[in-house]
Amino acid sequence: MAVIPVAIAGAPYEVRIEAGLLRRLGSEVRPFIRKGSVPVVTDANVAAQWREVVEASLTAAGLASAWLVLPAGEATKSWEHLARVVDFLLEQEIERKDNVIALGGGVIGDLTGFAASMVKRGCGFIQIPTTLLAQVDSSVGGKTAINTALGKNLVGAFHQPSLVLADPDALDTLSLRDTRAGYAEVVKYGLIDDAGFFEWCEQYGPALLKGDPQARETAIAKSVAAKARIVAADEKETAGVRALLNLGHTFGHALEAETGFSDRLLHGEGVALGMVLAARFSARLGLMTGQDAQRVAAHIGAIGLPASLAALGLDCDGRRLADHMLHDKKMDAGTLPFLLMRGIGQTFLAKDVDLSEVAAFLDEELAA
Ligand SMILES: NC(=O)c1ccc[n+]([C@@H]2O[C@H](COP(=O)([O-])OP(=O)(O)OC[C@H]3O[C@@H](n4cnc5c(N)ncnc54)[C@H](O)[C@@H]3O)[C@@H](O)[C@H]2O)c1
Ligand SMILES: O=C(O)C(=O)C[C@@H](O)[C@H](O)[C@H](O)COP(=O)(O)O
Ligand SMILES: [Zn+2]
Repeated sequence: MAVIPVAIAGAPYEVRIEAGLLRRLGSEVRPFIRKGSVPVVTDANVAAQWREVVEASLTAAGLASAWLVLPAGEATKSWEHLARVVDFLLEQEIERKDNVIALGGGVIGDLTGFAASMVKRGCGFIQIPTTLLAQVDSSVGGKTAINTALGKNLVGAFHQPSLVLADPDALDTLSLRDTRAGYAEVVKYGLIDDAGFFEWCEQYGPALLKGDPQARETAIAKSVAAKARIVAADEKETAGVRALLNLGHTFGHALEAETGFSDRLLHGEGVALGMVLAARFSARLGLMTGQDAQRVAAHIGAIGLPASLAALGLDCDGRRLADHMLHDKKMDAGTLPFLLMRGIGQTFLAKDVDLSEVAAFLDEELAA
């Protein structure tokens, strides 16, 4: 088993990665559960594939479980479902030192973690990520949130989990589309500060998508180690380090908002296209070579992720997309710091980007 420590000051925890972990998770979580029963929040797709296995494993470890099964999809990160999770935890009489299990992708993890941050002013939660995206990114680092009509993740909290258990075998039942979407966040770590890992992605990304066990485990462990290092250095995104994890997200979140947080564009797909746009915008500004920007687009496209804004067929202009960005949480005194690249593996936070230039760039990309 790979064990990666997340050294957050005052709230350290482990990410444990091993094939088959879901089948024996009862013994892993047992020391974290103080009662004879544990609440579990999941979604309908995950329940259909994995509830029986998880429930049996908990039972074998002497734990009963109470389940809240929510609808699948991004729309579940909402006020309505947040209230449902909060009420469920209160009905279960969860105490501050208890843990609720979040079993699912980033939607279930973000929502359950946010509910845990507010119930009784904070109780514990265990992340059991079942998508590639959640295993490489969302289950680690304690960003929890819901979306609102105005934008992505606009209401949330930093609240660290007590434990993260990632079973690569859980990905056997994940759709190719969701696997690709999660892969975008893997590529992100290469583009941020690890050109060697981007090369690894170019070589082994296709095998990872086909379910190659070695490629999966390498991608998960490398990604978690990168994320653990970054969030331990800057837990609350105040030092300009954690913001690097937002590469592609300013464009991506604007596109998610424009497409109504629906399955028209998944989060990972928005991030993939957002990273292509960040590369192309960096090249336009003369920061990155056109060849490097093309290399980013070529890899994203080869994987089957969206690499062209025009191909999305949006009915809007660049100004409208730039307006969505005004809700970005990085906004600072009216300006929007932007993640740009000087090359592959050389991402930096630019503080002097003019949003009207972004809008003009997006008009060109929409028409390309
Ligand atoms: N907190 C963070 O740091 C962070 C990081 C990245 C993304 N996110 C958030 O994560 C969300 C996206 O996460 P996601 O891509 O995991 O989406 P998701 O949770 O919606 O899961 C994707 C789909 O896969 C299904 N699914 C999950 N596990 C499955 C399995 N093992 N087998 C079959 N189907 C399965 C789900 O039901 C859903 O339909 C977004 O809301 C994004 O904002 C948060
Ligand atoms: O953990 C982080 O920090 C990230 O930025 C990871 C992102 O992949 C993730 O999508 C995150 O939820 C975005 O955060 P936001 O603050 O831009 O909403
Ligand atoms: Zn993301």
